[in-house]
Amino acid sequence: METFGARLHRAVAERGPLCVGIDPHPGLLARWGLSDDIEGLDRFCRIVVEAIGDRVAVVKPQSAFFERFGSRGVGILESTIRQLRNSGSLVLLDVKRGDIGSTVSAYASAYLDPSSPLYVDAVTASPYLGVGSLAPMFELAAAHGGGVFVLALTSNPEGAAVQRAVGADGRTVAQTVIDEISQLNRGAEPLGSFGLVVGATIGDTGHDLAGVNGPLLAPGLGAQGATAADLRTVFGSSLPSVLPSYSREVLGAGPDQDALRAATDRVLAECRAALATS
Ligand SMILES: O=c1ccn([C@@H]2O[C@H](COP(=O)(O)O)[C@@H](O)[C@H]2O)c(=O)[nH]1
Repeated sequence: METFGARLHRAVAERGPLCVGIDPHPGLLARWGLSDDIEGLDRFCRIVVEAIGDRVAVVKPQSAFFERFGSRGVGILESTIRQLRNSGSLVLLDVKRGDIGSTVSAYASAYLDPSSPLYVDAVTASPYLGVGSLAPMFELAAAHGGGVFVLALTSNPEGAAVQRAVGADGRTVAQTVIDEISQLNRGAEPLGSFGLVVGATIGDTGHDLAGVNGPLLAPGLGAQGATAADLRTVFGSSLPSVLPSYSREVLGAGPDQDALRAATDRVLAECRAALATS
């Protein structure tokens, strides 16, 4: 079985370093001339998948925008995941789950067990009940070639108060998360399956990402103000592991599918240039 890290490494080599989010904000539905209901949600997702599913390495549906429509919204999430898998992109579900270990085990079954209707390639997870509480997710991901991206230094300004708090051993909360994920990825080739979320907006925080050996998902680009040029400041020598992520910056070009493709190609070109290490 091929690991998620290996599958992601190959997808990025073939399609380029880019994750595009599917975030059907009410305002975007309106701008696209779609109704803020289940039919509008379904149409929005189909347009995005048809336009870019066969050209980006990773697509990241944001679960909140589906959950707000209840069970029918989750049904659209399930069908969107199926369409994305058929289009050849990896699916990263942004759902930021975290709880005590026995409950995390159920979340793991929901997203990382291939028999689940919500089965995806990888999920985002919150470490604030302790990185160790996410062990059932790490184990099920490893068993089925899946991945987990753990929040470390998020793109929102409020995150710093918690994430940069310093513990008794002198490390920040974020650095302990980084170090624990680094341990999980030790020796993995070509890339570990356990990633971190590090916002492109945060500047140079002095955190040490050198030993992660896993993907670094970088949201915050475009609508939140960061540019591809900021990636070098945030990630330094870890640039080759960065997976830049854009949602509204690309989605704002819709509903015209050529315009969505052009926006995708534009941000991918910017990221390729920014990530070039020489
Ligand atoms: O630190 C984080 C973690 C996750 N996100 C999510 O990424 C997208 C960003 O959307 P944009 O439209 O590109 O701003 C969204 O789904 C967030 O929930 C993040 O922004 N920052």
